[in-house]
Amino acid sequence: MNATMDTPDTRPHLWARGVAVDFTHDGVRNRVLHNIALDIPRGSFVSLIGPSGCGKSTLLKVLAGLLAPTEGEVRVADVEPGEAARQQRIGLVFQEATLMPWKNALDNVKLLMEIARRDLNNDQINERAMEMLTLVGLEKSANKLPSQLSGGMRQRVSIARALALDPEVLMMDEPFGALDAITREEMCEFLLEIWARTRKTIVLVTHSIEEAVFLSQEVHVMATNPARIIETLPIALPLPRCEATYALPDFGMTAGRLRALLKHGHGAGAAA
Ligand SMILES: Nc1ncnc2c1ncn2[C@@H]1O[C@H](COP(=O)(O)OP(=O)(O)OP(=O)(O)O)[C@@H](O)[C@H]1O
Repeated sequence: MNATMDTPDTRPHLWARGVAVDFTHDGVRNRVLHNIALDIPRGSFVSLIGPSGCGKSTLLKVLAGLLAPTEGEVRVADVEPGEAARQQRIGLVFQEATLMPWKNALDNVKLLMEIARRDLNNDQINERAMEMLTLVGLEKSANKLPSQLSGGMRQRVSIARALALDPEVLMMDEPFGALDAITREEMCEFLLEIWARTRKTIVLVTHSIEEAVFLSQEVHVMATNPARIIETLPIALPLPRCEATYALPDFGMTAGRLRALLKHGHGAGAAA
């Protein structure tokens, strides 16, 4: 079925059914992910949260086509994730910005385009890279090396680099994990602005309850041993969200509910 202007596409942008991942070490097979089912709507912002080591990054790798599941099926825009990745429909951002230290911000943003967009000439690549740096508020820092940028600025460059290929889905694994608390909050507000402007589907792995509640429309809560999704929590906080959002009674209540779910999923242990 094709969606038209009259019939909006309501199919999930990403979905997973019966996904399991086993890792074998010294001949011993260990089930890391168990029977994962997920539906992620197009244009939504969703988070995966769960205790350390429960398999969040492994699930993100499966969704990104970096790891084939042992069992189950995954689709990104109706194709297998590996194919979606080859078609440059998936952008990735990791905890470390992984920028080339000898290249300035502009050249780092150009890097993937130079490899993947042979249809664009140098001027076009330059123009698009500047556009992306402007989108992330770094147009004045285009000539700076990564060592001359703060951690938050480096992460903005890596987001610009991922967006330069115009992916449909942005997948982020603890992108602000290495930043201090205030920079982290600023980056969350910045990320929501980017999401509002680009309307990409964003999938975020995080340990932070506050980050998940502030950013997401839906939070998938994972439990451990083996990792599974124990609940999908809709976040009904109004958009746009800003510093005042943290003070809303609904914010505190939702964060409390998420904390309780994480504690439950973690057994007797503490939440994130
Ligand atoms: N390539 C691998 N080979 C064997 N075991 C692995 C591999 N990758 C991950 N694991 C194991 O799978 C489990 C889940 O790891 P994963 O990194 O997905 O968890 P996580 O929830 O993202 O953790 P954290 O929050 O600490 O980053 C861990 O026990 C980890 O040791």
